[in-house]
Amino acid sequence: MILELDCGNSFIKWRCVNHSGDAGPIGVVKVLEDIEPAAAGDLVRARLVSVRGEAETAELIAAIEDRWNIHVSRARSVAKLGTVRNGYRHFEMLGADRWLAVVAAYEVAKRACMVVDLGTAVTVDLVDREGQHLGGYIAPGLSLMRDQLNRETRRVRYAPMKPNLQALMTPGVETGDAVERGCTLMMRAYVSAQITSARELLGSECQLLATGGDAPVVADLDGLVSMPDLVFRGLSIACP
Ligand SMILES: Nc1ncnc2c1ncn2[C@@H]1O[C@H](COP(=O)(O)OP(=O)(O)O)[C@@H](O)[C@H]1O
Ligand SMILES: CC(C)(COP(=O)(O)O)[C@@H](O)C(=O)NCCC(=O)O
Ligand SMILES: [K+]
Repeated sequence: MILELDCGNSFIKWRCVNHSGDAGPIGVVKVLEDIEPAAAGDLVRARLVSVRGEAETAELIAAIEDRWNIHVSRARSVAKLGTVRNGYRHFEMLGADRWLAVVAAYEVAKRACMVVDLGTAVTVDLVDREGQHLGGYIAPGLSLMRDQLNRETRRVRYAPMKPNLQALMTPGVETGDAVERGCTLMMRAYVSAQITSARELLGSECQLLATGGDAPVVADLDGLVSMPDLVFRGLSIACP
C-alpha cells in the first residue's frame, strides 16, 4: 500500500492506494496524528505534496518516516512533466498542488482544460490543447472570506451553519444566512466568470474540472466536472 498526502494550508488530505491503483477513501485531517490507515502494516512507501513552508513540510515528512518506517517521496512544481509544460515565469514558484492538478487534468482531458481548486485559496489554472500551462488566478477561499468578516467586524457573528445552496437567491434575514449566501454567491459568480473566460481563451470544448474541499459549492455550474482526487492523480504521475 502507498500512503498519499496532500498538505494544504488548512487540511491534510490523505488516502491509501494499493499496487493495482485502487484507492481508498480520502481522509481530511488537521494533524498527522489523526491519519489512521486501515492496513498500516502493509504500507511500503508514501508520496506527498505540500504547499506549507519548507520547515513544516520537512517535519511532516520526518514524522511520516518515523511513524511508519517508510520512505516519503515529495512532488514539487517542475518545468515539465509528461507533455505538460509549466507556464510560470519561475516554474518553482507555482504551488505544487496547482501543478499536480494541472498535470492530472491534462492527462485526464487530453485537451485544453481549466482547473479550479476551492481550498483555503481558490486557484484557477489554464492549460492549452498542447499541454502548455498558461498560468492562472489566486483568490481567497470561502473560509478566508468568513474568517475575514469575523476578524474585521464587531457584529458579524453567527453559529456555524450548514451550506444551503437551494436558498441562495432568498435574501438573508439573519446574519448567518446573509454571510453564507453572500460569500457563496460571490464564489459561484467568480467561478462562472472563469468558466466563460476559459471557453473564450481555450475554446468551447475545453474541459472544466473542479477540486478542493469547497468544490461542492460550484459543482452544479454549467459544464464543471468535480474530481476530488485530482491532486492525488497528479501525485501518482509525479511520484510513480
Ligand atoms: N470534510 C471537510 N473538512 C474540512 N473542511 C471541509 C470539509 N469539506 C469541505 N470543507 C471545506 O473545504 C475547505 C478546505 O478545503 P481544502 O481543499 O482541504 O483546503 P486546503 O487544500 O487549502 O487545505 C474548508 O475551508 C471547508 O470550507
Ligand atoms: C495558492 C495556494 C496557497 C493554494 O493552496 P491551498 O489553498 O490548497 O492551501 C498554493 O498553491 C500556493 O501556495 N501557491 C504558491 C503561489 C503561487 O501558486 O503563485
Ligand atoms: K488544496
